[in-house]
Amino acid sequence: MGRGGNRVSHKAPVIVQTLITIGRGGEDNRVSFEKTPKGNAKLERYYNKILGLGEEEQAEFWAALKRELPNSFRFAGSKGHALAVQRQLVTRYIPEISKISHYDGTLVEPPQSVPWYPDALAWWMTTPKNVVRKFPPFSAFQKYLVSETSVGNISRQEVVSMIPPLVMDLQPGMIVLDMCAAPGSKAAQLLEMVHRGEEQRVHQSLRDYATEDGRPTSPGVGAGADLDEAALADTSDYGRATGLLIANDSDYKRSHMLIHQLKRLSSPNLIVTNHDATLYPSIKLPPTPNNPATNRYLKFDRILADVPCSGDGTTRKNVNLWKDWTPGSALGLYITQVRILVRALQMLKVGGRVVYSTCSMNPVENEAVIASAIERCGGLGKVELLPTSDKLPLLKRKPGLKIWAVMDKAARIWETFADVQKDDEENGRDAAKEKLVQNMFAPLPGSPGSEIPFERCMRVYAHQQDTGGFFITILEKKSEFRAKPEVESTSDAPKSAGTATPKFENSGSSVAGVPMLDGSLNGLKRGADAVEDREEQPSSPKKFKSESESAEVKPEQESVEVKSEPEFTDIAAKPVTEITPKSVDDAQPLVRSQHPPVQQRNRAGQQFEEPFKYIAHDHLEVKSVETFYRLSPRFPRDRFMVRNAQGEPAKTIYYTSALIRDILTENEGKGIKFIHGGVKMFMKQDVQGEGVCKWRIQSEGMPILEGYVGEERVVRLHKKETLKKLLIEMFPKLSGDAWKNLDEIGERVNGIGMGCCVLRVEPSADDDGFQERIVMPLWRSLHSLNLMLAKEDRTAMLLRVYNDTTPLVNSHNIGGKNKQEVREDEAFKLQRDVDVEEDAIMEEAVTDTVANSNTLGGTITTEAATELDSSQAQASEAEPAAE
Ligand SMILES: C[S@@+](CC[C@H](N)C(=O)[O-])C[C@H]1O[C@@H](n2cnc3c(N)ncnc32)[C@H](O)[C@@H]1O
Repeated sequence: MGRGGNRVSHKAPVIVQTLITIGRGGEDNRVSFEKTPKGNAKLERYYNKILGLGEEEQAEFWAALKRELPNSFRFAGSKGHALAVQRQLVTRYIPEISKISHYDGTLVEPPQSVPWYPDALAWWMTTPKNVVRKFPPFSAFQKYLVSETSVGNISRQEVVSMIPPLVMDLQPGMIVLDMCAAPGSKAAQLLEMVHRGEEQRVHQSLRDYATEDGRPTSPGVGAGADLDEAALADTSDYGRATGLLIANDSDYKRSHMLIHQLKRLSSPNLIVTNHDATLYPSIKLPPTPNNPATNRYLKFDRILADVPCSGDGTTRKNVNLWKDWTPGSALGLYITQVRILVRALQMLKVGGRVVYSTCSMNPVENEAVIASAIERCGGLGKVELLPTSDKLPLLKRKPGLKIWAVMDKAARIWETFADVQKDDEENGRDAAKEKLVQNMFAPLPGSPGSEIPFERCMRVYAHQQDTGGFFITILEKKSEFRAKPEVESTSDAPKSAGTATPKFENSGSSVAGVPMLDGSLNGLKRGADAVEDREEQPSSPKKFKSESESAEVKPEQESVEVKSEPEFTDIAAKPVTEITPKSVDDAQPLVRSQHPPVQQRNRAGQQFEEPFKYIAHDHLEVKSVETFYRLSPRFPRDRFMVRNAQGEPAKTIYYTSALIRDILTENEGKGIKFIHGGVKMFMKQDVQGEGVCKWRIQSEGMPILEGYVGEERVVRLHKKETLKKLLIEMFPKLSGDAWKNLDEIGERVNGIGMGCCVLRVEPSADDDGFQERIVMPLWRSLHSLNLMLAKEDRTAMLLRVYNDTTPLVNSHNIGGKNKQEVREDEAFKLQRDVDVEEDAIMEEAVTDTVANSNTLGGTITTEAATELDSSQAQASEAEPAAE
């Protein structure tokens, strides 16, 4: 439940992004932006020809693409909670900013809400950065942004990048896949949608059972968010969200950025995987009493395919694109994009939807990909393009293109593929035309593709509402299909310039061929199909086949019978690490190993992932937790998990949803690279006191668990002044009469048994009361109390709730206490642990970030920059020495 409640800690680090970003070589981005020449003759010639903009609009289009982008951000978390943080912007900061005037007397424009974003949760500001730097109200606002970003209440995100999740019609309870998810801004939006309404539902359920279970509930929970029927409908698990988001990225380092981004949402309904999306493995489901089939595979209600692209819609942030853009990038990425989309459509449930998006305006990466994928999946009878005109009515957009020409690597523009073929005949095929295929061009009149209603696609251009450029389409699966191999499709197979053996353009770092090894029936069939295809087409066409294509020739069934059990078992048993097929031919004889899967280290030498082991509901440690915290019978005991091979709770106990438990258990050792799953629920604490539970509740698990903790371990707080004391004084004393200084909670905390408890900050209408609910772990030791928040979270909260920057007080450092005595003090140790955990996470994030920045040769300053850097990296991999 509750990613709601004021989010305070359980913070995975965020790369704190200030409004003033630093560019390569430590240079202020603004300076480097201004200095960088903006223009690319080929790009301008191509888009002037194909986008169909009039002369005046063309001028606006290019002018906008050459301006720096407004800063934008989004309030994150559950809706009620996000609105509470947003209120501070509206009531505290905007009034102050609105008073500032420029030297000429004109007023500074304060941040504005993005008109088409629901509930005014997205904002942008055009204020020049020198103004932001100079004026105190801005610096207070900037502190607020940085501090809220660091605890995950605000996400910096380019506004156009917020569109794809908004058009997915994602409802609670749905099974969702984000195929190319890093760094994770859209995945964060999706995850919030998976949890929509959960806080209200859970508290309703707690209220429903309050009398029966003898547990009082808190007032004011879930207030402020009006929920539709769909959000209220996910009630089967006492209101806890039953949906699932799998966020995937093929780049290992970037997938760790993704984890950090998503961890802030503390979701037990999230899995992160690290696979090449063109070969995304089938995920097996266990048999259930209602569905006893032994070979059921996960199918998705919604899939986001925000694919790697040339990124020419992001020149406003990635100014170097002006010089780096080449027409070869789109040509090189096209085939990967088609494969990702076809794989997405295969993995959908009938009636499910894929949203395909790019931050490029090139039709080769957009309409052409849509047309190719629809054709390979069997046409419009199998896959429909849904209208988008009813989505986000205030968003200005253009329809998709119906006709377009293609620019080759030498910047020649071809109107039709027939022209290319004619030129081939006359002059031979040169390297510049090498990648061109029929399907990159607009469908021929009268062909089935010409029926595709491309006008339903959304093209968002920079000048329309001062954003970057983006392309978005919604596809719905009408029925199961058997996808055509590329070679059979009208022509996705590139013509060779003589020497070119088509390269498998997997830009990711995943192990090619994994789906054949994932233990799934689909994997087995793919192998078999690949053999058949080879036999039918023994010579030249074979070279156009890729691993992904051979992996995509069978429709997937919700439940399919295994016909060849031994073979299946062998494939399942083959460790992924041992097999790195270079071609389809290499990929065939995979059925060899009898060894159980041992995945010590993957091919790229990446870190070993600890296994996910669930512990029994009656395990001694589960029992100890249950007894100490007087857990309600409504809280499940069979979803606790640890990350070690022994399956014994050593340091941390995690918690996941039931579906994730089933998935992680069923697919263990089958080669699927799960790299994150589960919320830290309990951490082991070295405690002396008799009867004190050694498992303290971890901040990130607190919102999930707190409603089910018995009153015996709950402390309720109502006054702002009391919380302020707990925030500033890190170890308030209880001994003697000292507890009396803690006002309303003094008596309660003095009387409560030692160990971890739940501090519930309850909302009230009092002047000194809170408007929203906050829940935090509190530790009662022999002589003192400790709010279990890392120092920086305390500071952030002081700023947020009290607009206060008072330094924290550590009474252990004053009064000449013996150092040894201090070190041994339980509360002190605890605070140290909390801080050390935070530091470790921060360090990991920084390391990942630096590593990533080095790999990509770019700066990690904005979400869009991060997206683009990767796209460029991929574009250049796919298209070496294009020009
Ligand atoms: C445009 S970015 C995605 C941005 C992301 N959706 C977001 O909102 O933060 C494209 C991502 O695709 C990943 N990628 C590239 N090739 C891939 C492949 N074959 N399979 C999966 N991911 C891939 C890149 O590592 C990159 O992170």
